[in-house]
Amino acid sequence: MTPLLTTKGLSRSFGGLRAVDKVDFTLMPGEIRAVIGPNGAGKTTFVSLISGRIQPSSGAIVFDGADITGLPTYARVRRGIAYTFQITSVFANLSVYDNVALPVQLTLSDRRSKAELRAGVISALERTGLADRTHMPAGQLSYGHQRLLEVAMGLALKPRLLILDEPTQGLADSEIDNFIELVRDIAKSATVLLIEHNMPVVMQLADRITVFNAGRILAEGTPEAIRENAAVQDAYLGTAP
Ligand SMILES: Nc1ncnc2c1ncn2[C@@H]1O[C@H](COP(=O)(O)OP(=O)(O)OP(=O)(O)O)[C@@H](O)[C@H]1O
Repeated sequence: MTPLLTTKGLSRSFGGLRAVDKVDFTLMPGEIRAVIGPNGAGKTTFVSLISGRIQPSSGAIVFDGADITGLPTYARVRRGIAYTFQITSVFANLSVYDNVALPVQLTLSDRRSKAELRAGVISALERTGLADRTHMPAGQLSYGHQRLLEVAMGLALKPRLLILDEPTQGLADSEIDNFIELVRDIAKSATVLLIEHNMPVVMQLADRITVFNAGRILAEGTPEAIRENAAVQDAYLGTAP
């Protein structure tokens, strides 16, 4: 099987700090991959390089067989890479519906088709459990629901790769089970790359886990292998004897 995404020697420095340091990474189609690691390990910088939000200092990114290293974000979106929008990109004064309508519009074959637009928006809102909040201004949603709105906006792009950066942050425990089901549903039609600090969520969802530490990949494997990896326990889980 051909990988959906690979990075080769991917690096990004900020001044003297190597936030991402010569990372070789492979993601297979259909996977749910979790990226974990201590604060400052380089996880957000790594996925920002993949989405095109920031440019690498060196190295290459290949998506679906094509080198996308030099492509701007919108061109990557068009190829099927969606990165859950930062909360600041939820338009607080627009309704939940209109926030999702913006990305749906990018995917329409006929931009004037109101019916197609509505179907796309409702589908993304139903999948994320926000359908009963359609007309609320997004700014009035709880923080957790704003995170779900970001997921809906990402889903609306019908991505092949959906990158979720700490999506459960701010969700209540009762909402986390629904979120786990949502990601499983998303994974039927897309590959998922998930940065997540909530270890029970990671352990339940991930097919494989990549552990970052100090800008590098410290370990990679199944949830069981990662749980038992002594270096990971030492660096991250803090449970080494
Ligand atoms: N724009 C920037 N300018 C300068 N330094 C940065 C910038 N973005 C990130 N860094 C630094 O790069 C390192 C990696 O940061 P990054 O946000 O990628 O880590 P992270 O693993 O996502 O952390 P967290 O789990 O806290 O979100 C950190 O030391 C951070 O301070």
